[in-house]
Order: sequence, then C-alpha cells, then structure tokens
Amino acid sequence: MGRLSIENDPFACMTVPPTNETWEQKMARERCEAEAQQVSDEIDQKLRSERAALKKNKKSVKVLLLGQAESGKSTTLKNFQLAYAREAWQEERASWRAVIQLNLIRSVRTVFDAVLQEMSGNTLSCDSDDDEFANPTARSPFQFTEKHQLLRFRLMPLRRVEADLKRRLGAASEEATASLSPMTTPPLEEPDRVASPRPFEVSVRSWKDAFEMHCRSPKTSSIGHSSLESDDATDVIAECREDIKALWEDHIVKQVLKRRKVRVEESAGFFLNDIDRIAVHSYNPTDEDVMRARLRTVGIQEHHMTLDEGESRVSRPEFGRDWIIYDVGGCRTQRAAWVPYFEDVNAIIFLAPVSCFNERLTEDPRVNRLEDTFMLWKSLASSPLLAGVAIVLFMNKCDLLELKIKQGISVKKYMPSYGERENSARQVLKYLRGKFKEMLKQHSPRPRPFYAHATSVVDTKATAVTLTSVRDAILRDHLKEAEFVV
Ligand SMILES: Nc1nc2c(ncn2[C@@H]2O[C@H](COP(=O)(O)OP(=O)(O)OP(=O)(O)O)[C@@H](O)[C@H]2O)c(=O)[nH]1
Ligand SMILES: [Mg+2]
Repeated sequence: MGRLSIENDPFACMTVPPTNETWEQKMARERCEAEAQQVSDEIDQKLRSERAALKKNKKSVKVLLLGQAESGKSTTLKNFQLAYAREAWQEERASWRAVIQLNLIRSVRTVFDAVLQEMSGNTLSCDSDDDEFANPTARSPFQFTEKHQLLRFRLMPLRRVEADLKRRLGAASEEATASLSPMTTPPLEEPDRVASPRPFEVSVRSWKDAFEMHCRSPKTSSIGHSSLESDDATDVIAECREDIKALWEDHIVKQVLKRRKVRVEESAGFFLNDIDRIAVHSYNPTDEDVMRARLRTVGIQEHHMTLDEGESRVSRPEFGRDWIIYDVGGCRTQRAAWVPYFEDVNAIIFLAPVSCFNERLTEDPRVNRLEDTFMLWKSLASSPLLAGVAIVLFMNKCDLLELKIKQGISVKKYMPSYGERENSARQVLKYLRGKFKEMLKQHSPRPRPFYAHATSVVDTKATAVTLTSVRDAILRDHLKEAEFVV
C-alpha cells in the first residue's frame, strides 16, 4: 500500500490551511486547533485513568464450592471448566481415563462382593434402611454354577490393576471410611476452634497437581497417561471385557444384587453399562464420562479461570474477570480446613444432594445425609464471617431423586417432617426449597437474598444455563460491593 499524501488522503486535504488565509484567520485557526487538541488530550487522559481504575477495581471473584462429600462440588467445578476454561479442559480430559478405569473396577468389586457374600451364606445386614426387606436371615436361594467360580478366577487380575491405579492416583482414590472420623465431629467446626493458618491446607491449582504430588512414576509422563498410549491397566481391562460383561449381565447376579439391595447403578462413578466403549485400548473419555467420574477431593484445590462479564457486557476477553474457584473435600474430617477461606470469599455455591434423603454418611453411618446437609447449611448461614457473602444453593442430584421416587421410596419415612405431602420429586423440591430458605432467613446474622437452583450437574447443557445465571448474580453482588468500596 502506498503512503498517504495530501493528494490521495481525503482527510488530510480537509485539514490543510487554506492558501489565501490572512494572518488573523491563521491565528484564529491555530487557537481552535490548540483548544481541540487540549480537549482530545483530556479525553485520552480520562480514558487512560478510567482503564487503570477499572483494572485496579477489577478484583478477582472468589467462589467457594461447599457441601458434604459426594454432593457434586467437583462436578460443578468441572462444569465451570467445560464452559469457561475449555482449553485446559481438553488438555486434562484424557487424564481422567485412569480414574474412570478405577471407577469401573470398583463397580465390578461391589458386584463381586455381593456375590461372594451370598455364596458364603452370609446373612443380609439388618441395618438397612430399605422398605421391603425380605427375610434377612434366610439362606441364599440361588444356585451358583461353575461359571461364577470361573468368572471369579478370570477377573482376579483386576485386583492388581486396582491396587496399581490406587497407587497412581493417591489418597483421592480412596473414599473416606467411618474409622477415619471421630463420631463426635460436628458438621462444621466453629471458626474459633480452628487452629490458624489453614490447618489441613493442601492448596493446589488443579486436581492434576494434586495427583502429581502422589503419582509421578518413571513410566508415566503425567497422571493417568494423558496420552492415549496403552498401559497395563488398559490392557488388562480390555482382556477382561467379555468376563465383566458376563458378570454384569448374569441372571443370578442380577437377582443377588436385587436381594441384597445393592444399587450399584446409582453409585458414584458407575460405568458398567458402558463397558463395550470403555474396556478398549483406544478408549478416550468423553465430556460426559468425566462428569460422571468419581474422585474424592482431598484438601482445598484452587482453580483460576476467566469468565466474561455476562448480561449487558460484550463477551470479549478484555472484558473478562479472573475468577478463583475453591473446590474442597466435603467429608466431616476435611471441613475444618474450609474456615480460613471464609474471610475474603465473594460467594458460596452450596451443594445439597437432595436424593440422599435415605442415605447415611460414609464417615459416620449414624447420621442421615440430608440431616447433615441441613446442619451444614445452618452453620454456614449463621456464620458471622459469612454474613455479607452470597450463598447460592444447588439442590443437586435431582435426576437421582426422580429415580428414587419412581422406585416408590417414601420420603416421609426418612424425613417425618415431610408429612402427608405428595411423594413426588416436584413436591419434595418445593418442600426442601422452603426449608432451606426459612433456615437462611432465621439464622443469617443480617438479611440476604436466597438464590436456589434445582440441578443435576452431570447434565452439562442444563448446568451451563444455571452457571450463566449464577455468574450474573454473583457479579451483580460483586460489582455492587466494588461500587460501594469506591
Ligand atoms: N446422577 C448424578 N450424579 C451426580 C450428580 N452430581 C454429582 N454426581 C456424581 O456424584 C459423584 C460425586 O460427585 P463429586 O463432584 O465428586 O462430589 P464432591 O462433592 O466433590 O465430593 P468430595 O470431593 O468427596 O467432597 C460423581 O461420580 C459425580 O459424577 C448429579 O446431579 N446426578
Ligand atoms: Mg470433590
């Protein structure tokens, strides 16, 4: 492209002084130009300082994901990553293969444990919460065959693979056990009883960092073989594919699970129905697989991402704001570590798994899971440290709630306060929403809005919509606060 000259630049010729200009006209024109320049300089200066102020005031938004173990905190975080940190998500997705393989083996083990119990004539536990409990002390009515013994023998290599995967994935791969937690541990320790600073803190940027602390081995370049090369676990699982299928589809095994009320398909990290797709050498996890994968969070994990400013703002990176999302371990022994993070947090997303009305805490089987969630909600609502913090409630696992209601499980039986209301998911949600709202109102040190969403965070499409509205609500609060501070 040629250089612009007066001849070919239409704007330049407009600003060239007229050739017949008098001395007075020249003075007047130069005065006007100087004034215009001054105005322009002032505007530039104002824009520069506004931009600097905006940058200074553009504090990170800090969000804590709270709730009991297996409530869906990490799954919510995964939804944030899928929506707002797509590149990192893509990079990490393959690394979930090892977790999914371990989840799959866990389910095989759960099925086998039930079969072995039945084979060895162990009576059913009378401690069950279930309704139609058919003669728990009766001898097993099933005729096991050579096929079952053979499957047991042929699936033995999975034990070695399970141990290997656990070693690679570290503490997160083990669920909390009852013995880990003293029976007296409250739902959330009071702040003044917590030693500071950050007593059990394991602060890492991502779940991947957490793994890497444990599982760098000479054979693996990163956890879980992020490349799709084959490894021992993948080979063994692929070799066992037909036997796993035979076990899962076996008529007697199905009846054993039914008799023993082992609802393995409702448990976290269930992949047995996807065995043909997963137990192959070329397996690469899908987004949905990663959402359904179960890996316990240990300590506090810190995740950074840039979220656009939402609503009326133009969705461009320069309008983005840094968000720091803290994902925490939810079992009772981990909760004391949350408190130091309350101090400078902007919002809390609280996960209440509404389907767990008939379940008990793994770490303290005396406690009903929904009861524990209520106690936790009350502790957070009444905490003076959180008085000015927005709490967004996710009534999560609505899909599992629907399933249980369809199976005819009575909510009233486990939650007598539910009374004579209709046993439907819609009514249960309405009732619980009212209960959470009332508790917030009653225990909050000062009035604050109640934000609640009914969610199934394994459903990424629906959750993306929820997260947009949560983002906007949190930003509105955050901006209001920033304006107040300025
Ligand atoms: N069906 C269904 N499963 C869910 C839902 N939310 C979470 N899950 C599954 O439940 C399991 C536990 O979820 P996580 O997100 O790991 O739970 P967490 O709250 O992070 O648990 P901790 O890290 O132990 O505190 C995972 O396998 C999820 O895929 C849901 O809405 N519906
Ligand atoms: Mg977690």
